[in-house]
Amino acid sequence: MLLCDIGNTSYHFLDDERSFKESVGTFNPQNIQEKVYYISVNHAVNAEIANLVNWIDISSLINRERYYETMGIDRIAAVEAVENAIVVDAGSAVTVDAVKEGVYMGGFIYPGMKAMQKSYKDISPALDYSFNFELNLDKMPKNSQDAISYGYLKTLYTEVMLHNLPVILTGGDAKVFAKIFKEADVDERLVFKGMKKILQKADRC
Ligand SMILES: Nc1ncnc2c1ncn2[C@@H]1O[C@H](COP(=O)(O)OP(=O)(O)O)[C@@H](O)[C@H]1O
Ligand SMILES: CC(C)(COP(=O)(O)O)[C@@H](O)C(=O)NCCC(=O)O
Ligand SMILES: [K+]
Repeated sequence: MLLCDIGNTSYHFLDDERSFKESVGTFNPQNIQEKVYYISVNHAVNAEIANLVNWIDISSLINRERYYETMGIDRIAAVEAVENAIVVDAGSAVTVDAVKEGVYMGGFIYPGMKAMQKSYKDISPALDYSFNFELNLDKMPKNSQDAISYGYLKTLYTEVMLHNLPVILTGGDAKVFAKIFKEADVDERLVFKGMKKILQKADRC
């Protein structure tokens, strides 16, 4: 079975056990001939694949009663995969969603690392650094690179840890953020786990 999670930067495919990514900027979905079950938060790509009969949008299979109407389908799929965790999906945006004993508690949206680095750079060339993921979050910074790194990362870290839930990291930047969330599990296929559960519940696989 071919699954695809389409975000604002990547098509993320799972072909049975093989996972691979294509850029939304260059990949042509018409290159896929076989049936592909997908979810997408990418409005431009949605328009492109609307008429491709082999691309099957599974979002209509989800019981959305416990979610809010405009909630990203990628976030819903990740939440469907967990019982008791706080999911940090680090991609174009960083999304954080808390699930306690199977109950969705809510979540928030934070700028992705690439977007945030650009934001700092656009303020001033003096802030043109890549984030230092090795920094000590227990010490107030005394250099410019750590000043922006701490500003971006400590805020997110503190908020996530407040919820006292096991942290699961997913998304393209999961491995980088794992340097900050040292206790986290990294599961780059979490969204696919949720998609499979959605298909099973709807008896579609
Ligand atoms: N211009 C960009 N904007 C956002 N992410 C980018 C960009 N260029 C490269 N990336 C990288 O692409 C990945 C986006 O995360 P991913 O979860 O794959 O995508 P999506 O947000 O589409 O789900 C990250 O590793 C990020 O660092
Ligand atoms: C926040 C997102 C853009 C994250 O998408 P991604 O980083 O995977 O590209 C996506 O979950 C989305 O479009 N959400 C809709 C708004 C909401 O969830 O409230
Ligand atoms: K994301």
